[in-house]
Amino acid sequence: MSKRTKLIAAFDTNSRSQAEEWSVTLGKTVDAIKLGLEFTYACGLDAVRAVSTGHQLFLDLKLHDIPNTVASGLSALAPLRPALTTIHACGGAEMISRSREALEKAFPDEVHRPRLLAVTVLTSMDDAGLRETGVNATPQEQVLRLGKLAISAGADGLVCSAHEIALLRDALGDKPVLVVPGIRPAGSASNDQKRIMTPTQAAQAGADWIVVGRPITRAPNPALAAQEIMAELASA
Ligand SMILES: O=C(O)c1cc(=O)[nH]c(=O)n1[C@@H]1O[C@H](COP(=O)(O)O)[C@@H](O)[C@H]1O
Repeated sequence: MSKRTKLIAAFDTNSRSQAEEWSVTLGKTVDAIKLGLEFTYACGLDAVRAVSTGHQLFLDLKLHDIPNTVASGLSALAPLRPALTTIHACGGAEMISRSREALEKAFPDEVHRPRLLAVTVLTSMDDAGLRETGVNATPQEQVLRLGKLAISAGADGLVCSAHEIALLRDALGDKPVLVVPGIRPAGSASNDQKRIMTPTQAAQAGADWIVVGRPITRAPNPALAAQEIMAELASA
């Protein structure tokens, strides 16, 4: 039997008390929690530590700068002991390899080293949005190009949409960890996401993890919404 796709709940809020509440009400249901730019900038690193205690943490700060700055930034974040953390693949091979080195240095014990994920093409971008940035390729082509670059430079995995999973698995095999946002249970609003799929579709395509924010946190009953997605993943 293949491994079940795991669920990460994105706690996108600027309120520490809200995140603490979700940590209690959702933390036991989901496999990991994600704290990102909004929460970290609004509430600070102590709050990240407090909210993530007892949970697997996906610290999603999407670093993108010169290699030295990104590597030093990751070293500074190491005490938070995230399970997963992000940089942007388009920062290039040296930025990615220096990031990996920084994490290896901070965590000599490989088992506890945060897994380095390279964000490929944001799930909020479609063909037209990508073209606007000067990239003359489809999102699939660009995800594949950046995915190969990132894995060969030392990333453990990639953030991509479910539409690119099959392509990446063909090119890179089963080893890279594929983390997939842009997930919408059937019937829920897409919001600003463009390349979306349902939890079942993403699981069947071979996602290791899916990331779900608003369909859980803005649901009338977030705990129930999370349980329904977990049930969907269990039967996918
Ligand atoms: O790195 C991410 O997690 C990420 C990458 C990406 O391409 N698209 C994307 O939506 N995300 C994150 O995944 C979450 C999706 O949230 P919802 O659209 O509310 O489900 C947000 O916290 C985003 O920051």
